[in-house]
Amino acid sequence: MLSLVLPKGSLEKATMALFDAADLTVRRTSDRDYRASIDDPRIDRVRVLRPQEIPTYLEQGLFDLGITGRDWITETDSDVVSLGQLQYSKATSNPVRVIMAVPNDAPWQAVSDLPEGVRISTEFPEMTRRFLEKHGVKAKVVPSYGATEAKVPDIVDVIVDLTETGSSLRKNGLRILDTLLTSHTELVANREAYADPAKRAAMEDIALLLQGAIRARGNVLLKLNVAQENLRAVLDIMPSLSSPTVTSLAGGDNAVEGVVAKRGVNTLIPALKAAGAHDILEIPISKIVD
Ligand SMILES: Nc1ncnc2c1ncn2[C@@H]1O[C@H](COP(=O)(O)OP(=O)(O)OP(=O)(O)O)[C@@H](O)[C@H]1O
Ligand SMILES: O=P(O)(O)OC[C@H]1O[C@H](OP(=O)(O)OP(=O)(O)O)[C@H](O)[C@@H]1O
Ligand SMILES: [Mg+2]
Repeated sequence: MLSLVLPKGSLEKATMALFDAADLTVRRTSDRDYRASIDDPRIDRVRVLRPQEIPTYLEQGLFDLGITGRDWITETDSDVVSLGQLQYSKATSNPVRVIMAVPNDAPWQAVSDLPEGVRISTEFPEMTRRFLEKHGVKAKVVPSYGATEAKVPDIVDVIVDLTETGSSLRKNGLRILDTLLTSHTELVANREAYADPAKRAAMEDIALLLQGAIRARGNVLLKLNVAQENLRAVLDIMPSLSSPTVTSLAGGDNAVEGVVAKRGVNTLIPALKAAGAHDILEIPISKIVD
């Protein structure tokens, strides 16, 4: 029986959607309901909490398994076990970056150019201190509780903040000086819980379902029939994650099926038809597990 902690905030919506796709639907009465449940025999307790706090709670054994960003694991320097990266952020399937940024017209081109006493606002004071120390810069690190980009140039000179799409930096006239960390969303576990064989097996099942749902994203299953003389032509234009399965049918036709990217299906289906395929089916898929 696992206790699970999920992130509130930026990752919340995407996390709930992922658990839904993984057939681990998180049930709550509203988005203000921080005690949730999942109808699964392996999970007996679910909480939704701030991702900043999740690594520490996992390290302390308050939960067995959780989802948080690598940024907060690094910032809190927590000793937890990672069961792998999950390819999603707030808005995209890309990782986020913790970056140092300055106003477009600032005179500095590198961290080492920053003068002594430079003021830096950040939600990641520990990571920032370690980074500055490595580069021999003596700065005044001011903790931020959000809206960090709004504080330059009057309140501080430099910020260390997250960027995903880059739109916040652009809107605030900032440019990146350096990258401190590339951060993925991760599935992380308490060390002792992970060492327990039964708990570990349950964690690995959950990881498999989540990864399977992520892999299926953007893919569909195509099925079609094609006469023997057109088979080569059809296979030549049929891209597939693994090689397509071809089955001979009684009347001399072949049935072909394969997983393809949804993007491109708009041109692929007419091309398959023109190459001699018929009875083409496009079928949504929920999971891909090797
Ligand atoms: N575009 C994004 N912006 C911020 N955090 C993101 C983004 N995409 C993914 N994340 C991840 O979400 C977590 C941040 O969520 P957190 O709840 O701490 O703050 P928040 O959602 O930004 O809350 P708030 O709106 O109060 O600032 C981090 O682990 C971060 O890496
Ligand atoms: O590159 P982008 O796609 O623009 O995303 C990055 C922005 O998103 C986060 O802000 P958040 O929404 O957490 O607000 P906050 O600054 O109040 O924490 C982060 O702190 C950046 O400001
Ligand atoms: Mg934030």
